[in-house]
Amino acid sequence: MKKEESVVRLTEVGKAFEGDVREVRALDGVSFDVPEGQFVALLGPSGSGKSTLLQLLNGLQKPTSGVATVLGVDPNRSGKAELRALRRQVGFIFQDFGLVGMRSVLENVCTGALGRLRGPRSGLFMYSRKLREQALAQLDRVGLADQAFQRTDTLSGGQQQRVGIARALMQRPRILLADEPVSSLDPLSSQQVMELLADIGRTESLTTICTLHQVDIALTWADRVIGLNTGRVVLDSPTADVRDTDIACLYQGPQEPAVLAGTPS
Ligand SMILES: Nc1ncnc2c1ncn2[C@@H]1O[C@H](COP(=O)(O)OP(=O)(O)OP(=O)(O)O)[C@@H](O)[C@H]1O
Repeated sequence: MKKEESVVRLTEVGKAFEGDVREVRALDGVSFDVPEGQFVALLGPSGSGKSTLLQLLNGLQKPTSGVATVLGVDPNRSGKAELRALRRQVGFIFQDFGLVGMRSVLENVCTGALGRLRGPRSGLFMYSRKLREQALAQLDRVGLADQAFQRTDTLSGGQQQRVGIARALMQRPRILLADEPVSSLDPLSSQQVMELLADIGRTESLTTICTLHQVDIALTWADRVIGLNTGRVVLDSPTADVRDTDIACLYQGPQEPAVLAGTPS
């Protein structure tokens, strides 16, 4: 990627899914650019296309129209090796943490490096000492070095999400995609996790795109808010300029994705 290029660029991106009785446009003419280091909150009602958009940036979904590039690469037109190389640079934070509860915290963090290792690993001591030290440093970064050897399922939800962040950082990503990272957390843990994401983004110039249902949290921590409704961008603004009426408009109006013309309703 050339220095001046956007980290993420979407041009008139559309995504349609075949449903049981009809086809829906999960995304419809979505265009925006995200520069390096920006923290973007993706807001919108349920079914507005937020998760589909994240999956598309991770190469898990292909657009049915338009072009999406990530770090200058179009996942839709990449070969397997190029897609693998791209995915290594894109860390993913899951709503349900995506950790193996019966394994230690440190081992879960080590798995974040699997994309840059050859062959499978099972058990903490299958990872090199250097890698375990890197994982410990990431745990220290998220404030959990003291819990490194605990079973992961003994940690609170907020702590587990911080383990998920440490694991993603082991990839040495350039982008973090977070799908509702605080939806199962209490208010204090939610703020702590978001503060951590914002801090990591700022200090490491990491571009972060985060879907959220909590408007107040988005407005507290994100640099920019992009709002989707029925697969379309209806709000795209620096956080400081977002007005209450913008938020009200975002959550008003039709909440069902558009039915494609010519398909039965
Ligand atoms: N694999 C799929 N097959 C069929 N339809 C899908 C698929 N994935 C998403 N959709 C549909 O696309 C639309 C957008 O879904 P998406 O999950 O992206 O919304 P969302 O904004 O993330 O919702 P939520 O906030 O509830 O997670 C919805 O109507 C959904 O039912």
